[in-house]
Amino acid sequence: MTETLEREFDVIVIGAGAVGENVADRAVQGGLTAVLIEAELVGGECSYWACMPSKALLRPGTALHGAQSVPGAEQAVTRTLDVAAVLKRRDSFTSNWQDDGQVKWVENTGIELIRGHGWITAPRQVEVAGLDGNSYRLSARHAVVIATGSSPTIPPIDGLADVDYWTTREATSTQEIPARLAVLGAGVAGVELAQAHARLGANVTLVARGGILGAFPTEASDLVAAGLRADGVELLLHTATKSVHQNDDGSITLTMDGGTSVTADKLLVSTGRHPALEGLGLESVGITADDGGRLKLTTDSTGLVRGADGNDAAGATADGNGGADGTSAAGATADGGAWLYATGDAAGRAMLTHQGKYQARITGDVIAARAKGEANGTAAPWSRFAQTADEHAVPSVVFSDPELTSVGRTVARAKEDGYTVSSVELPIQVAGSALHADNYEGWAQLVIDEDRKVILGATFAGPDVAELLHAATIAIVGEVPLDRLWHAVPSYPTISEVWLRLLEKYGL
Ligand SMILES: Cc1cc2nc3c(=O)[nH]c(=O)nc-3n(C[C@H](O)[C@H](O)[C@H](O)COP(=O)(O)OP(=O)(O)OC[C@H]3O[C@@H](n4cnc5c(N)ncnc54)[C@H](O)[C@@H]3O)c2cc1C
Ligand SMILES: NC(=O)c1ccc[n+]([C@@H]2O[C@H](COP(=O)([O-])OP(=O)(O)OC[C@H]3O[C@@H](n4cnc5c(N)ncnc54)[C@H](O)[C@@H]3O)[C@@H](O)[C@H]2O)c1
Repeated sequence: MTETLEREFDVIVIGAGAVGENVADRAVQGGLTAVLIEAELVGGECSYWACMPSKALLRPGTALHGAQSVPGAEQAVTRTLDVAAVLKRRDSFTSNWQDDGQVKWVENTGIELIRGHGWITAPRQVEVAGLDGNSYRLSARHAVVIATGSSPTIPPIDGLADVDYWTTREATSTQEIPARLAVLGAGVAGVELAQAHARLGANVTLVARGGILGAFPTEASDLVAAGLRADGVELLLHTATKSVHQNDDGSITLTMDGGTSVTADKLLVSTGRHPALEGLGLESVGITADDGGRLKLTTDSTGLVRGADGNDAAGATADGNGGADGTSAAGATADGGAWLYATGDAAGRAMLTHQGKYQARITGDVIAARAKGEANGTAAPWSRFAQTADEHAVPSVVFSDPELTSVGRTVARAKEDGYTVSSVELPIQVAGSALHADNYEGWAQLVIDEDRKVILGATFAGPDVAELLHAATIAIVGEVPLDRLWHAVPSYPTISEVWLRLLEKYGL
């Protein structure tokens, strides 16, 4: 028999992806009670259909190519990738799409879990259609957090809706590598999955309406394009897809604007993602769709959703310095009217796991602090309660081979934001890179604020440059002056020596 169960928690988190888990964890560490509502697998997209399986599909090919690029090791490589072993390792990284391990972590952390679809019915009120057949009426003493992630954006291409296409979910969880794969969309997901499948034996065509990886400098994305071509990926750049059609044998044909066509056994549509906010009851608290019919949230630097009913009450901001006297007990409504927060992909600020988890740590902490009356005033940039790095230092890595990494502002973005900008660029040609691989090709750029003489952004492209990125992130977050950075001596012979070359080229 199904029941309607009424429960009260300090914090209700809708969505138990990496981000929701972290908000709940921080709230509990701050002395509050928290419940996670999850409709599918605890751990979310990253664990089962995104970061982990895609990187597990890519890593063996990168390791093999790495060995093939070093004479001596090259001669030891006598076979190609073992596809079954790669897929088996990928399966282990997704725990075979079972979430028992993460559920155990949730329980051990003291967070409650309700499996089911949740939606908001009024300020601080959430209903859940439980997978156990029960329905739950939950109320939050302090906060409701939207951590529902994102959904694929499917373009309105003629015929596409009638075709059995792959999204990134099917491409990352496949048990069979198709003989021919067409990939529509050459952003991060399209590029990574095109290369992974090509190296596992598929004949891949990547169709891009512009260039590839358009958010990055072309000197860097050109290196990735060359890497894809070397793996046999056919790049159809600056090509608009006019229509898509499924043939009787199940294959799919894409027809381009100019009349040319591509036929493949599978089609991966990787044309971006948008916050997953449908069916969440946001309209019941005053948040409505934009002119294009899409719901979108705007959050402040603590994760508080702007414009939700009763969410902008006085006293609902934080200074990050601890506050008043800190004597209010959890359970009192010291947080004023603040109650609705959004973090991670759902908030739409930076759709990356590490950045969502950063937001989650800050939002979880601020909810706990507000509940205790310990956070007052405006959240100062770079304080414990402000997601300041979202504005200045979002790191991202494209795990292609060669890798493409960046953090902070591009030259164009820095100019738009009013900085006096200069930049310095170089191919990566140092002793460390020459030793790393024969014919090493890489490219590096620093974007510099000429007024303060600090770094605003950095890009590195080349084999195994991902681990160079965190040094740049620290330099940006720390606002380290260039003449002090001059004293950060890179070890010889490492690829990091490119930092020295960049500073020399700048004039130090
Ligand atoms: C192919 C691919 C590869 C990627 N690789 C990387 C990478 O290498 N590094 C990186 O940093 N980022 C990567 N990303 C991005 C990363 O996956 C996301 O940024 C991250 O998963 C966002 O986490 P989240 O917790 O916000 O959302 P999600 O992980 O999507 O979790 C949201 C959860 O909420 C649940 N949910 C939604 N609505 C409801 C509801 N109404 N009721 C109950 N539950 C609900 C969902 O079932 C889901 O489990 C990749 C993305 C893709 C598509
Ligand atoms: N390594 C990583 O960190 C990683 C890996 C994969 C995905 N992700 C994240 O997942 C999200 C989704 O990735 P994504 O690659 O789908 O999004 P994206 O926004 O990076 O790229 C989407 C691409 O599709 C193109 N596109 C859009 N409409 C099109 C159309 N009609 N025809 C052809 N091309 C079209 C866009 O021009 C763009 O190049 C992103 O936020 C990304 O940051 C991260």
